Amino acid sequence: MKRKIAFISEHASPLATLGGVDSGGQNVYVGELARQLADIGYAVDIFTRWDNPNLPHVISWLTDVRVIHIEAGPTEFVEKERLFAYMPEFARNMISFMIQEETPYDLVHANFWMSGWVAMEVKKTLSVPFVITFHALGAIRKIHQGEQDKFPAERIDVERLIVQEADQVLAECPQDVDDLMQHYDASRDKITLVPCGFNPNEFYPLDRLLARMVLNLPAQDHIILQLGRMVPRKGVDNVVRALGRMNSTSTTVRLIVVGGESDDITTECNPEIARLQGIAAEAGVSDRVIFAGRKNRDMLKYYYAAADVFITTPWYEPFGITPLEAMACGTPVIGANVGGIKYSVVDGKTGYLVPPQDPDALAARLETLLSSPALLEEMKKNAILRVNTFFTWSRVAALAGKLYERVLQSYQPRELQHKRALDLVEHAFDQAREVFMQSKQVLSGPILEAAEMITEAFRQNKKVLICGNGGSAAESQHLAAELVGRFELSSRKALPAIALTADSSILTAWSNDFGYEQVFARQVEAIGHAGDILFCFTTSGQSANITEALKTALHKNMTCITLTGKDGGEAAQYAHVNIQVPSYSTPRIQEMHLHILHTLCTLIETHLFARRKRESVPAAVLSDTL
Ligand SMILES: O=C(CO)[C@@H](O)[C@H](O)[C@H](O)[C@H](O)COP(=O)(O)O
Ligand SMILES: [Zn+2]
Repeated sequence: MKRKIAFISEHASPLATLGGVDSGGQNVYVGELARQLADIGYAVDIFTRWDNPNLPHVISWLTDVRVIHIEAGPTEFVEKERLFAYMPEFARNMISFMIQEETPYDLVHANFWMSGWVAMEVKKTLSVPFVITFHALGAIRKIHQGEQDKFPAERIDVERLIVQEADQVLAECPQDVDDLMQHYDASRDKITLVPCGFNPNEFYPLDRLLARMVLNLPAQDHIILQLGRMVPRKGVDNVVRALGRMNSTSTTVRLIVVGGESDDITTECNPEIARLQGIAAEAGVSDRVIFAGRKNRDMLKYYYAAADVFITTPWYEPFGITPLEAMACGTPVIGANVGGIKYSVVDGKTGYLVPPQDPDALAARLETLLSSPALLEEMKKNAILRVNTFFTWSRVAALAGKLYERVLQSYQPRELQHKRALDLVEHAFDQAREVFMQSKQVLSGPILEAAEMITEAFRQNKKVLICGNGGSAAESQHLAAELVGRFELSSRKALPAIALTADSSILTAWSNDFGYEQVFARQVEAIGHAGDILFCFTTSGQSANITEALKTALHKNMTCITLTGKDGGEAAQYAHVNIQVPSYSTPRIQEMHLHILHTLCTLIETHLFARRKRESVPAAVLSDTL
């Protein structure tokens, strides 16, 4: 079955690009990525705010791509800066749509911070994992826009929370990776670099003269192009000023500015154009700046191809799709050395990078490029190759698809994780109960026998040497402590027991100099006497240092007691009494060993100090004799 992905793009619908109008990068991103994902086998639903009453609730846009309009606030255009208040309603309505779907969604891909907020709600309610492409980060925007930033103050905190809750964050360029880590404390492994792309069927090299003919532009002049949204941060004024700073050449240099609030380029409709016209007049270049207004998307390739150089010098740019489109049409780019532009444009190869808001630097690079047809030609080739290798939407979709699979593979919804954890806990209890019950059946005899042997040894003034590895080393010390100290009696005589695991100097020296196998045997040889007990804890019965110790003990006529499990191993063969827990699970065997250790202590204390009352007997009435 196809993976079903829910895109959320609360303010940017892919349908906005259908009218031919070049809307923001996010509309293009969402539409193109969905289209390409469908091509490689995903089913994508794009959830976007219902902002036009003439549109139906659900539109089957392409094969396997639907656009779902979600009611949230008035069914009309609302500036994105005022949309956050409607996101709870968006989340509620989106969740009820998702619940009613026959096939469940596998993953949510949120776009922009408000969609990220919705994605968190969806994850909380339906346990669907989510990834996010922020497209722009509030913290970075704040640095550059300051007071002009009209988004709600909580944006940055919400983004920070999203970074924590998201299963993966898609960064669009290396700068985005750095920003996420530096301003949002994102860990590097939460971030995957997935750039933006362009569509090679839409943007491809065209003959320059033909393009100029189509647009009715002069064939002989140098043409530089600025294309994109007309907002101050895009630095269009910088390009106008640079034109004024260029040294005059025999060929006329013209700047074409494409973009604006509407197709109508009157200044009443476009206050930004009015401002730029003022700057052009100041710079003395009014006659060489052409404001072309907003253009249909299918016309953009002619503008890119008609230009000798494409310019984009914003103050900052999360990614910037226009440089890709220009390069795809074979036009070198001079871009600001910021954000995604410094990733897509390779300085000196596919164009140049310049500081933003520096018209002199831009003018100098323009002069270099326009004066060298050979350089322009080489950069053109490099540009076409670079964008077609790294930045097609199909490659972007392949990267995104890989990322989705990675997230889905590692994702276990919280409920499932909890259920699995609970199962594990209950299973451990059940297993332990089982081992206890079976041990009761088969171990009571050997336990009594071992207790008798130890008691008798103590009566003969003999001692107990105890050993084991790992957890069993801890039990060895545990048993020694109970015997030397006291167990259930409030006071009694000390019993001679030594854990052979406790002297780190002996252990390290002997294992370091002669090998680990003899560490216990050596100690048995040193302090063991005939009649003493060697008490070994080993779950497998196969630890060589234990079997060596047993052999030495037998040699010295000591009594050997083993606490084992599994099949008893080699150790069982050397034991006078082997208490073999009927289980093959090391931890369950160890737990049983601890229980048996305590039972042995109870028995030994009872045998040796039968007249003493447990716990309640005051120390003063107890004598120090056996
Ligand atoms: O506590 C545990 C496992 O629960 C471990 O430390 C475990 O005791 C060690 O792996 C031992 O080396 C196992 O030795 P043995 O019980 O097979 O003689
Ligand atoms: Zn353990």
